[in-house]
Amino acid sequence: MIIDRTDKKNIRKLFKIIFKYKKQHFLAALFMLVNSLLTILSPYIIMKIIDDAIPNKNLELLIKFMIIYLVVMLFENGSRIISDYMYSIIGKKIVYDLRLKLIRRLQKFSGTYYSNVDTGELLTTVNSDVDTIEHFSTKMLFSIISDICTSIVMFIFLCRLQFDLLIVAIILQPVMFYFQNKFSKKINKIVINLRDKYGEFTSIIEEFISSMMNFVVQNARKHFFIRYFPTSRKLLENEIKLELNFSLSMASANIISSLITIAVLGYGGYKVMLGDMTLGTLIAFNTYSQRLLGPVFRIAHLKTNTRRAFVAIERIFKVLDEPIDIKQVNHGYRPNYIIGNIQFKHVKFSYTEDNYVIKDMNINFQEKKTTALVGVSGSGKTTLINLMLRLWDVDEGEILLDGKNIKEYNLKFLRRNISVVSQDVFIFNDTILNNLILSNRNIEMSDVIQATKAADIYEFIMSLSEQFDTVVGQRGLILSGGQKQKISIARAILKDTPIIILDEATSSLDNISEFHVKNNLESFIRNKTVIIIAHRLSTVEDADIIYTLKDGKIVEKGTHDELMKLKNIYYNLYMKNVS
Ligand SMILES: Nc1ncnc2c1ncn2[C@@H]1O[C@H](COP(=O)(O)OP(=O)(O)OP(=O)(O)O)[C@@H](O)[C@H]1O
Repeated sequence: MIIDRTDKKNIRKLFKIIFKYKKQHFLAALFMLVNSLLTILSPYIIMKIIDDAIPNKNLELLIKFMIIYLVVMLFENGSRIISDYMYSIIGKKIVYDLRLKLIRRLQKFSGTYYSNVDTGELLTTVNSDVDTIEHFSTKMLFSIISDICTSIVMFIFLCRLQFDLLIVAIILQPVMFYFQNKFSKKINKIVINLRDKYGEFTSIIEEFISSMMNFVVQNARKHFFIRYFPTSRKLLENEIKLELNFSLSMASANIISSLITIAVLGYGGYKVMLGDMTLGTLIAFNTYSQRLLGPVFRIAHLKTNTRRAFVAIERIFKVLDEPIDIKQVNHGYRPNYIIGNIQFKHVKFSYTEDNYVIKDMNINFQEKKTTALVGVSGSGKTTLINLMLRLWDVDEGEILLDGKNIKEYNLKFLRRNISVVSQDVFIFNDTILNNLILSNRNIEMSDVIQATKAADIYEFIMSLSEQFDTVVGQRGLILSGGQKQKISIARAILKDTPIIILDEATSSLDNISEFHVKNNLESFIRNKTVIIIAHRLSTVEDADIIYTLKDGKIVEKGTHDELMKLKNIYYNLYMKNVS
């Protein structure tokens, strides 16, 4: 097996994670070794019973050996239970650590990563790759040490028992090793292939399950099945191939094991008949030679299992080592108070190289004022918000919050001070209350009631059988688009941040609801920096200042009346809206 530099680096990192639990590993390995050594003793005791106690009709010796056997059996199983238990604790802790590391890392990436990531692939890494590591880094890795130890001890023991019989017994071991090695390589290839196919399959299923309704509404069944059938068929074929190779591998091991038994019993039985060997020695020898097969089997599979683990390690560290392009300064700036002035100074930005969607942007979102951004689709309005939240960083220029570059702020602090109500509302599969407070236990119920009243959703919630404790289905299926948006508005009211962004926040509301919400929101947003993005221009009429964007540039600026008088882009958009 070739281990390249990346493998070496990844192994070193993995070992750092594994050996966080040094003490537990040491104890688990110790008990495993004790168990392996004790398994050597039991056939020896049986040999003693058959050869010494029974022929000599020595009852006392028989009872002594039986007691010894019982004690050995108890210790053997006791040590096995302890070692298994410790390895399962270590394994689960490693899984817990790795998953947490992955999830924490995933939260730090930029919008580019989130836009391009294959979610199915990522899910498979978080689930099955981490499970592969669990198995590899516990029993598999350490049982090899114990396997090698017991094999050596057993070998020496067998040498002393009957050397010529040992030759008969081990002559077939290389055959066993050869076949197992071949099967292992084949199985490994299938497993790696299967894992890739599984990633693809998960992506397709995940997309379908998360937007089932859209698939039905858009009549996209055909598109789904065109991708589903070939992937699912490949998955199935590989799974069947895997099962077949597993059973062939097991069958070949059984055949060789039986051949060894036949050879040992045949040659050994003949020796017993000649009186060159005792019956007890033959029985013990046969048991030993069978037990030697386990380690040989595992050692034969070690190389490929390790290769498989390396692939999993590589995938895990691909995520863990993925550079974070949203750089955070250590101990970022966290003022006690945010005034809420946001300034874009000569900002340039492109999602893909050199294709600037924001071109030399200069905007001042004044504190405690309402600023509106309007413009045709694709003019860059949402991009400005993405930049403000540092989902992406600007290519050129700077964004200042209260006079300080947003890059100097603590990122969590920055985002905690901005609420976004967008058209795409995420509803958790949880109670309405939890969807509103988002685990902030400091929020009073009276505030929740006030916020839901302001968002015009209180009456609806009260009409539900469980009221605030009603669980909304996965992705909020029992809620209409407008209701989801109202929940999101109430959420923002409860978050009570100095900066609030309303990105098509009322696009799903009917005119009456929109009117109510707009009126109710007024008192809430009075002392906040508000940024409104809306296609329905009636929503922005009252804004203190309106910016019209076109192709990533500001082309107009003024109040509603001023812009209407200009009779240019805003005027045209407005007229189209009202007609
Ligand atoms: N994640 C992304 N990766 C690459 N390009 C993107 C991404 N998001 C947006 N764009 C491109 O950036 C440009 C501006 O998009 P943006 O979403 O800011 O427009 P918008 O004015 O908010 O549009 P709308 O009114 O339709 O929401 C568009 O050309 C869009 O295709």
